[in-house]
Amino acid sequence: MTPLIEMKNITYRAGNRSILNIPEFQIESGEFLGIMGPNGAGKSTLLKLIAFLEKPSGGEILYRGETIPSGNAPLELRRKFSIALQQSLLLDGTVFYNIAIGLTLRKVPKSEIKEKVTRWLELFGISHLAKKNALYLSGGEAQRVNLARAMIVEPEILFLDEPFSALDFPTKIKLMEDFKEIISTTGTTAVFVSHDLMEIHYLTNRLAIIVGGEVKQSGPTPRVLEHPNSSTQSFLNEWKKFYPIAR
Ligand SMILES: Nc1ncnc2c1ncn2[C@@H]1O[C@H](COP(=O)(O)OP(=O)(O)OP(=O)(O)O)[C@@H](O)[C@H]1O
Repeated sequence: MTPLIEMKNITYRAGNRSILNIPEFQIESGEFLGIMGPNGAGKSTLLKLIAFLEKPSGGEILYRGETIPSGNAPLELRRKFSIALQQSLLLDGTVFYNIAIGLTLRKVPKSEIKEKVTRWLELFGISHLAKKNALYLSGGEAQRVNLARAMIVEPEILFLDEPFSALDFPTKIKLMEDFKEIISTTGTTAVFVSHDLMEIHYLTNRLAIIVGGEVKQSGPTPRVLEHPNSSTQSFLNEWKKFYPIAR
């Protein structure tokens, strides 16, 4: 089957410095891909390239087998993607308004917006917050609104850059449980950058480890964690001290 996204000979440079060098990398429809690696490895840059938010210095990125002109992804294509970051970046307005924004921009009829927002408020367990100003939410509530806002447009790919990392542990696990259920029910393809092996282990079914701008290992998450290769071992060994799941 044609991959959803295919990267070929991708390079990304900042001045003379090589940030990423990825001969080939693919994202398959329906997978939950984790991207992990040390600080500065290039994870966020890779995410931005896959989401067509950043232009590579070289190589090509295909969407469903079609080459997308570098740095010039049409609005129609960008609207198939959603992104949720660590900071929820909510707007000054109600929670309802914030979750509706993607549909409002797409000029979806008001009755349909109301119906969909109501559904997503329920799915994320935040119906009681609908009329509250989004700037006065707790971290966990704000992240639920952020994820509902990303999911309501039914993205073909959901990009996640550390959305759970600022949450305290009980808040994080409750949200991850709900989120995992939502992702598996909707079958959404997701690409998830995280520093946290527990998050990666719980949510993802494929894992790519990036070190020094290169994908050093990728494969089913349990296999990568159980059998790290010589390039990923030292990075994963640090985690193994704390997480028996990776032993
Ligand atoms: N536009 C840019 N100009 C200069 N340097 C850049 C640019 N974009 C990224 N970098 C550098 O590229 C490297 C990779 O950055 P990136 O944010 O992708 O890493 P990361 O793996 O997500 O790191 P972290 O885990 O710390 O968030 C870093 O050293 C960063 O400073």
